[in-house]
Amino acid sequence: MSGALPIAGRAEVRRAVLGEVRADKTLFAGMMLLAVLAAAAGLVGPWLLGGIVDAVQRAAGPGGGPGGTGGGPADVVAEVDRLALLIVAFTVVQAVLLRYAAYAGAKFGERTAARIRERFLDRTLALPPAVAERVPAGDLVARGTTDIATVATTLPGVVPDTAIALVQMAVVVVAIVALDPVLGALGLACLAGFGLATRWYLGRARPAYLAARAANSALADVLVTSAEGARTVDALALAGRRTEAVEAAVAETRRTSLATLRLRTVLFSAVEAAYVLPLSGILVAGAVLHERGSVSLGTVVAATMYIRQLVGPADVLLWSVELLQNASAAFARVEGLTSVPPAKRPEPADRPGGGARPDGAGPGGGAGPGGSPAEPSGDRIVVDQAFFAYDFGTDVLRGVDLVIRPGERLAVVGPSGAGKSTLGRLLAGIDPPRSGTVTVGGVPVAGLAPDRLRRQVLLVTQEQHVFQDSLRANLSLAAPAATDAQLHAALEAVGADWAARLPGGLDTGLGGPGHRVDGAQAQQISLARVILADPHTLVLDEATALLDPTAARAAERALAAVLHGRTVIAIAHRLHTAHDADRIAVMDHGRITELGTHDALVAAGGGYARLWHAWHGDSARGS
Ligand SMILES: Nc1ncnc2c1ncn2[C@@H]1O[C@H](COP(=O)(O)OP(=O)(O)OP(=O)(O)O)[C@@H](O)[C@H]1O
Repeated sequence: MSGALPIAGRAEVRRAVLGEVRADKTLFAGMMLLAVLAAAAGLVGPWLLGGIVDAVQRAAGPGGGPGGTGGGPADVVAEVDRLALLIVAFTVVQAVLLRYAAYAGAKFGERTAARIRERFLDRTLALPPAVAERVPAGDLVARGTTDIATVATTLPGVVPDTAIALVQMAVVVVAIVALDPVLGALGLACLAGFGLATRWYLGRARPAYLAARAANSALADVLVTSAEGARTVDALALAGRRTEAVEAAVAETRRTSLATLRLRTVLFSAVEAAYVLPLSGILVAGAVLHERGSVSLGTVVAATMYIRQLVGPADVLLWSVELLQNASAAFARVEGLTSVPPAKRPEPADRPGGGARPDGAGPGGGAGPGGSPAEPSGDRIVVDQAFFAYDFGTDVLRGVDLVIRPGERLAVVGPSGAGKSTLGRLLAGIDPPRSGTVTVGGVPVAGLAPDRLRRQVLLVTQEQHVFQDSLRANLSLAAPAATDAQLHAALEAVGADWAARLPGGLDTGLGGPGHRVDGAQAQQISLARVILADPHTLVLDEATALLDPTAARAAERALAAVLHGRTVIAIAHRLHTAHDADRIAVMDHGRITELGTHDALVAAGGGYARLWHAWHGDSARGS
């Protein structure tokens, strides 16, 4: 997969929309029923108006039409009054029905928008770590904010309005055809012109709106990365280059937005013509037909009113089509997350490379009663012929075999890109191997539930995230049931004396308006979490590399407290860490090429010996 997240195709969007309708079908059906009733109530007014015209015409001379009764002038006035009252009554009924249809529609829209938001959040959280790390930050941010907001603000208004407008138009056209087929044909011509213009627009709108949204994402990405890298930008005097990148992104956003605007201007003019022409047509044709005596004046009036009635829903529909294009492009981007397979925490039975024996024993087995993953028996970590590739690319681990003895210190060294960090992720259960197995106590590490995994193996990296929350909440992440005494003990063990001086103690807010946490303190919080999680094995990947030397020494002291009594696998980017380890695994091109103690490897004169001499200088020979 490329860096960008996928975008859902038309068919997937259609399926998702139908799924939303099905999810709330009673409410949707209720809204449609109310819309039909409102449209039917709206038909009565023009028909009765035609009746008034015919009654008045009949009183003046021969003729007939809907509602006509004949009789003297007093009768005609009474008849007109009766019809006028009925028109008012039906107008009120239509308004009430429309109000409830709109209410049901808004409710449907809000509930649907809430479901879409929740699903997006679930899917974002389920993104495999490897995908989440590679996705441009701006793309995910734009999908989770502007795209979702577009869908959520459009749905409650536009979906019901569109449905109601479609129903009204269909009902009105049926009414005109029933009134008079010739006049009905003109009404249909109105719809056909409208349909043609919309079709022309829809063929071009999706790519144009997708391009506009992609440009918007790219702009967000440039802005986010410029803000995140502000210090680097300042240090390297890159402000000019970043400004150029922002200007280019703004220009692209403007260009793509103008392209959608051009489409809209053509559509609006074409549709305007599509319903003005039939209106003039119906007046001309109506006059001719009335002259010939084939239709009453009342029928012509009613048909003209019906055609006029098409304008309102057609306007709504036109506006909705425009908004829906924009929203459906946004929805396609939100739904695009569906095609990313969620991070899989495989059960022992379905691990690639198998190993799951029917009896549940063996390196890949370990299913407990009822199919749930078994509790690991022992702390031994075994990597057996592990292969791994990021995003279906080429293998970056190619048949790694390794047995880590409980309590040992193992250093993993090797050139950049050898696969050290990747092996660390597999050992900590963050990613499962593509084939082969990585087990702890006979159970696949990546198959363990998070709370169990935390007690087995933990990865400690240079990224120490402190959440904008209380110190207690930040620490309890690792051990939700920990007591205050345990939290204090963990802080003390990592030398976090500052925590005892916080005004609100464990309830002090960190970050934002609360206590400002510096890099060393963040590291201590992270190490205190490790103590609280209490895993038997730690995988350290450059845990202190980013801190300044003074802080690093303090952090290393804290780290020593954390490491005490645990198995440690240290991804060693500096060889002195390796020198102190019980054993050293040398990695190259995704394989372990050497494994042994420092002295044995130096004596063997292989790759490690060469790295050691190159790094340490000849004076270190034989050390
Ligand atoms: N998230 C990722 N997506 C795709 N490829 C990745 C990802 N992370 C690492 N790689 C690739 O996998 C290979 C192994 O990377 P890895 O980080 O495991 O090596 P390393 O030995 O730890 O290197 P370094 O010492 O530079 O950190 C490299 O070719 C790297 O480009």
